[in-house]
Amino acid sequence: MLENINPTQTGAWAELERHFATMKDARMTELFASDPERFGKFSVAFQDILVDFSKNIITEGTVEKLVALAKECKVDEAIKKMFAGEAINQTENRAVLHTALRNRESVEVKVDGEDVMPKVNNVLAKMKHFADLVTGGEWKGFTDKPVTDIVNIGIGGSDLGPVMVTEALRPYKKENITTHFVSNVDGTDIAETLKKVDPETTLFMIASKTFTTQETMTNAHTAREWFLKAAGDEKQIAKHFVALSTNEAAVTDFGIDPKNMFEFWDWVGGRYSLWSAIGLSIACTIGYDNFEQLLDGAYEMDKHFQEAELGENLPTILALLGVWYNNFYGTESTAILPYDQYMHRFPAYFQQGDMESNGKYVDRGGKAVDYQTGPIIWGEPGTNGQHAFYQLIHQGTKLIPCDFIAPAISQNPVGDHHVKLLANFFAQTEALMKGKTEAEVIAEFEQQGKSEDEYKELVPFKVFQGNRPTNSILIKKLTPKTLGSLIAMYEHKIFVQGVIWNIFSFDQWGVELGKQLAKNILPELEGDEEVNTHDASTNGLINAFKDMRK
Ligand SMILES: O=P(O)(O)OC[C@H]1O[C@@H](O)[C@H](O)[C@@H](O)[C@@H]1O
Repeated sequence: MLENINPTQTGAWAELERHFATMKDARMTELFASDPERFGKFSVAFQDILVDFSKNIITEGTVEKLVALAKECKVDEAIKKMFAGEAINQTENRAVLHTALRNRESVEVKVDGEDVMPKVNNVLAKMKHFADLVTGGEWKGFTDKPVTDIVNIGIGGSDLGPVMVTEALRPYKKENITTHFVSNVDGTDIAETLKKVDPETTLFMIASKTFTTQETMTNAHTAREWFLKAAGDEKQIAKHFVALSTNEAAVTDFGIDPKNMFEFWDWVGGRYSLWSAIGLSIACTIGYDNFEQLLDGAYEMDKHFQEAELGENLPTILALLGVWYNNFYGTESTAILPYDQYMHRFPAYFQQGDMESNGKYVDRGGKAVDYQTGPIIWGEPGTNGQHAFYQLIHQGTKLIPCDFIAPAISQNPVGDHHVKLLANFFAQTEALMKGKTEAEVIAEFEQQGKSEDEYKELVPFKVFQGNRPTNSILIKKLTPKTLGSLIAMYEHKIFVQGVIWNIFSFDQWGVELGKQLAKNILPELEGDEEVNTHDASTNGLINAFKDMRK
């Protein structure tokens, strides 16, 4: 059980409020000018990852007070409880053990008195065997041809993780395998995918923790019909369909042989499941050895998270900086900006990871909170974002803390692309911090030989206030291992924030209402009768929809 501690009632919070009053007009440029050691003090190197958080509106005192808040909110105890398999997902009475899936030294982890590691390792061994057959061209379809295409059918956590990782690690892709992802219940998604593949050489992975999700089951049935039209025999399903799930009964009902089921357990949250059997599409795309490297990288970060002092602890530091802006500066969103094309789905992945985990207004005591919880997460790869939405980050009225992520070594060292990319990466965080003063704008005009009359009206538009906070996360190279560490770092950041905000980060009741109402509406969309069971807007829209289809 995690304790019910209102963070705003702690001594550290009151301290932070007082401290904020002294910090709200602080300028980062002055903080840098007054402390030549600032970069060293506010950056942490972890293996091939360097996290520089010196471009934040903080002093050493800020960090001390934030760490005191983490301590008062019992973050250290919460970390121990999570790793030990306590049922910290209290509203579902479940342990939270995605960390056991990458517990590479197989240290015992007990759930209800049973060590889960033997079954974790059994599934990993089964995944390895299967992935080796697929990538080795030995898994054959109903006409005895090797599999060339995988279609992963899943949504949310059963889609975003594998999509993000297979995209991020595309340079490690096996040449003989092409992987596709179908998630949306919009028929276009599956229809367009099926146009690209051949039933004789396609393997479908039905990825669903519950095996009841409407979108996934609808797409899975469509895939099954499409396949049977070509194969003509239900016995062939075994060669072309596997299930990644916790629900054996539903898998069997669907017609998938349980021996083609890769199991995981209710203590793996959907948005934390890429390390489990849900990662089979990853293992079959980049090879099992690379999948194992991904687990290794996450494991290294797990150890750091458990062992490093809170003030030196990367996930905790990032979490505390987020709390500082969210709860004291009143920021509403955080941008994740990878300067790596392969990481283009990384922001979307953590949009689910963070917003589904910490988008809660009820605290651990069941009461509505009177402070802000999870931020809005968004982002796009640099430099595309620079030419789209950075205007607002630089000169808008909203303060948006940003995480900039870039590899030092490119997977595609073509010409001078990478140094140009990285020049932008460094320039943006510098510009966001320094801004441009009125005097600098005027000096620039004068250098161009412009007279005061020519420039004076333009000056205010060209001033940048600066003082906009960023974290820079520089990684040596985007490898399976560094990616694993990076993902685990963000996962644990979300965890620490949830502990401090006194909410339950591992349930997602907020997605249920829409599902229930859609179930009620579905039968009403059949037939011609006018619908009048809802509010006027919903009735009006449903009836207009029916009219349009007449
Ligand atoms: O894997 P399943 O059971 O099909 O669930 C998919 C997704 O379903 C959504 O409803 C949940 O909000 C996500 O957390 C989950 O990942």
